[in-house]
Amino acid sequence: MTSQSVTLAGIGKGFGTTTVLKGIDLEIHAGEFLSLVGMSGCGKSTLLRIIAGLETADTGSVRIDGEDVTGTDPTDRNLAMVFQSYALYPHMSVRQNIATPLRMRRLRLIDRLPLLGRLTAPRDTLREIEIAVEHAAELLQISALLDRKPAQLSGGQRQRVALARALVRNPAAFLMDEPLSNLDAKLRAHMRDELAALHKRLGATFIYVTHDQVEAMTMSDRIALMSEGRIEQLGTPEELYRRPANLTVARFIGAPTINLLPAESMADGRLRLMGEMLDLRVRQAGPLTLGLRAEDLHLAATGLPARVTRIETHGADRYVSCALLADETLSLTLRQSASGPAPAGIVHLGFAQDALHVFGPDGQRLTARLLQKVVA
Ligand SMILES: Nc1ncnc2c1ncn2[C@@H]1O[C@H](COP(=O)(O)OP(=O)(O)OP(=O)(O)O)[C@@H](O)[C@H]1O
Repeated sequence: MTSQSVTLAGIGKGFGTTTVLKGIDLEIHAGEFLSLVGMSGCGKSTLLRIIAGLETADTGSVRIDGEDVTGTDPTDRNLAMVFQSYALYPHMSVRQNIATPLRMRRLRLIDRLPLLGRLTAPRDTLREIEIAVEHAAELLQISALLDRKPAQLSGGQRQRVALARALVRNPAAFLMDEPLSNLDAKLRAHMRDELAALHKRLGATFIYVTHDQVEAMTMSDRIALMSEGRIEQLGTPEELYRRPANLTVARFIGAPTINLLPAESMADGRLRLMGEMLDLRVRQAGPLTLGLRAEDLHLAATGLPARVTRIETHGADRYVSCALLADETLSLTLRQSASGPAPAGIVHLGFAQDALHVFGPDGQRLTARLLQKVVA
């Protein structure tokens, strides 16, 4: 399987008066699974379509394996685009569906005719196409389905046929735009595992668009989190989760959503939260936002007094939402094991100060120091 890098430099795009992409620089490594993630309308599909050549950028360049393809047609880029709707040919068998791109590329028009083609098409080429189809079917584990029609397949199986059809072309990279969004929740989770496994087996470059952070977190080598036409942060799922570069990333990544609390830093940089001084210091004075993941918050003998407002059980975990007594409009959610008794009434919320994420008034992450040690 070929795997090639895709390099974007200064990609800008507008529709009418709306600027949709504002100078995107991104290097997608050969063989990597990179997700473009962000809220609806942030420009991720437009960026993918520009990579595919289905849309033209106003500024910037696209290179595939170092070669500038900015002005080339989609068909000359050798990229495989897999959409939400699989667009399989309903009257053809799975085998014929998968063979189609190879037949289009390798056979003359006359050789592709249903009856005449059997006589005119070179036997070697037909055999090679057959082998390629069977190999792709094996990789996607659909060998038993080759003689069925798309209508006789489940959503997940159709998805795999679409992938097999993309695979036989041996593309430089696979581009996928929310390919799992038509599937029900259980199948989606299953296909996530399958796609990740397929990526490992093929070692191919995958560029994957989704608004679902769980999909991105579970499958990707790296995530480019986009907002309003910009990349907010590029990094591994772990990096985005552990060290979100700003509030947009912190809010988008992680379930339940990160807890956020208003705080301030004093003239000497020391942090104050709900009237209490913390042992943390930042370089600037002024209003701040503190972020705390649900698993970094626990019930304690002392801490922020709060009232339990809601409990949700998610399998082995329990999410406990609490309103702070100091300001009941502020709600924090903590995650704990569902094995113990559920808390109720008034509780105290504790946390380790080095688990706090500190964001400045512009929403950007600030480095905070605990005593003399850098902690964030
Ligand atoms: N052909 C077009 N003409 C005009 N505006 C467009 C066109 N295509 C996209 N847009 C606008 O560009 C913005 C970005 O669209 P895009 O589809 O790239 O976003 P997205 O992040 O993929 O969102 P979604 O997850 O909803 O698909 C949106 O505001 C959209 O309305």
